[in-house]
Amino acid sequence: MTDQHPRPAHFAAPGPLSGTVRVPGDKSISHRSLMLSALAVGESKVDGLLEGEDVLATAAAMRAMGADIARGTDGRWTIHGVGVGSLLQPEAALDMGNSGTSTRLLMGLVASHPITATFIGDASLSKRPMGRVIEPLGSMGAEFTASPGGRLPLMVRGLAPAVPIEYRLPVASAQVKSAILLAGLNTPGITRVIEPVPTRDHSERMLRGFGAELTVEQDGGTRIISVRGEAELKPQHIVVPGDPSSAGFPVVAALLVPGSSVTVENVGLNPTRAGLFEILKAMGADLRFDNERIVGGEPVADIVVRHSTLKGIEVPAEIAPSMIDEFPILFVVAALAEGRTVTRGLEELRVKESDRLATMAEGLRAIGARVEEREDGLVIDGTGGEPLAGGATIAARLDHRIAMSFAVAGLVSRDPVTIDDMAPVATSFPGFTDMLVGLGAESA
Ligand SMILES: O=C(O)C1=C[C@@H](OP(=O)(O)O)[C@@H](O)[C@H](O)C1
Ligand SMILES: C=C(OP(=O)(O)O)C(=O)O
Repeated sequence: MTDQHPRPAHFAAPGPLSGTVRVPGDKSISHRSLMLSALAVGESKVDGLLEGEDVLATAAAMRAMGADIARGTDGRWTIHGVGVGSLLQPEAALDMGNSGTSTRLLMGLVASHPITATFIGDASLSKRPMGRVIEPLGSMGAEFTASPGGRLPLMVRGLAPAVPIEYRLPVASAQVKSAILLAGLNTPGITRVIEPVPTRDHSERMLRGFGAELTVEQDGGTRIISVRGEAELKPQHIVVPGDPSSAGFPVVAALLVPGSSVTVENVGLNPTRAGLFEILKAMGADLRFDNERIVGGEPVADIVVRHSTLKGIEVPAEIAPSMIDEFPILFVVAALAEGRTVTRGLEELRVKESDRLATMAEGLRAIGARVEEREDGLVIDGTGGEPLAGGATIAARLDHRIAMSFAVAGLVSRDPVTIDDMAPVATSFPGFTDMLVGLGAESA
């Protein structure tokens, strides 16, 4: 999984894109399905699981801690859980690959179990900050030995019983929130997270679905989430909707390539995730939601999108958490829109799989876009629909979303845009290239 051979590629659109596609299952929900099923007593079933490397890293880790996880020939996953409090000591280091979500959420699980686990990852993950979870989990009683700067490789020695805490999130992070809530599952009493800025709420929805006692109080914009520990989780049947973060790529490709008309079916549209589509509409996108329904407790729809003339926009900082992974592809939209797009409040993008502000600014400039990089966002002056120059090789820096964003940029560039390595795309979107080619793009 880690450190494969680089796979360079370039993409082009000889004509309009058209057709109906589905994207793989939601990555956040897939991770949580495996983790919570592994903590339930009995057999859970999961349909539509994302079979990407990040989620497979979570599956391997849960197996190493005692869960029995298997994939049926029909694509349905079955999980026999061990029960909250009964995770086993893993025998070897847990390889988290490229996945921040796996690492931070599993650190939470280990923190309140009487086990010790070592976490390792690839070059990208090994640069990402873990202090944000070490601090609260440490105050619950877990002990950590981390590499300098609170990074991987690191070892967690859990404490059982752990000490319940009330913790106000200093950064808007669903991963930190979830790590604490998961640690709270095996902690006597009430563990409470105060969230001044709402972030994706899949953990809350799913913990409730699995039978945990969890409440959410709203105090103005602030959310107070409380979970009662020593929980007993009941096995579930989960249907994972398509990932809105993955859907962003074909949606934007259709908006930018003249004459295109594309439908992306079965996309999860939880309001804490759907910010990109709101911003695209505000920029003038011809985009509609068809067949709106609820699947597995999450709102889902088919997105129907046509090529559109787009206008630059000031993206309000408050919307950032609901589209935090979509900024790389939004920056590509901005580079083709008419006028100026301003983004702010995006410091968190600097600690993702790569520094997404620096990597996008550098790559977009290399293919002819006008970009100013600020500490907390990018300012982009678009071409007004004219193709970008292209003709450069982009360093994807082990970041799947950078690789996919420049694949889409290549569709609207005069000269080829080469992505130095498409291999990381397998972390979140296996089948990405086939999907684009199926819509009429070319890839070599
Ligand atoms: O909880 C999750 O599943 C995720 C939370 C976000 O990270 P942060 O919590 O670091 O913002 C997001 O970027 C990541 O892709 C998935
Ligand atoms: C930031 C992401 O994931 P993670 O933090 O799980 O590596 C992402 O998928 O864009």
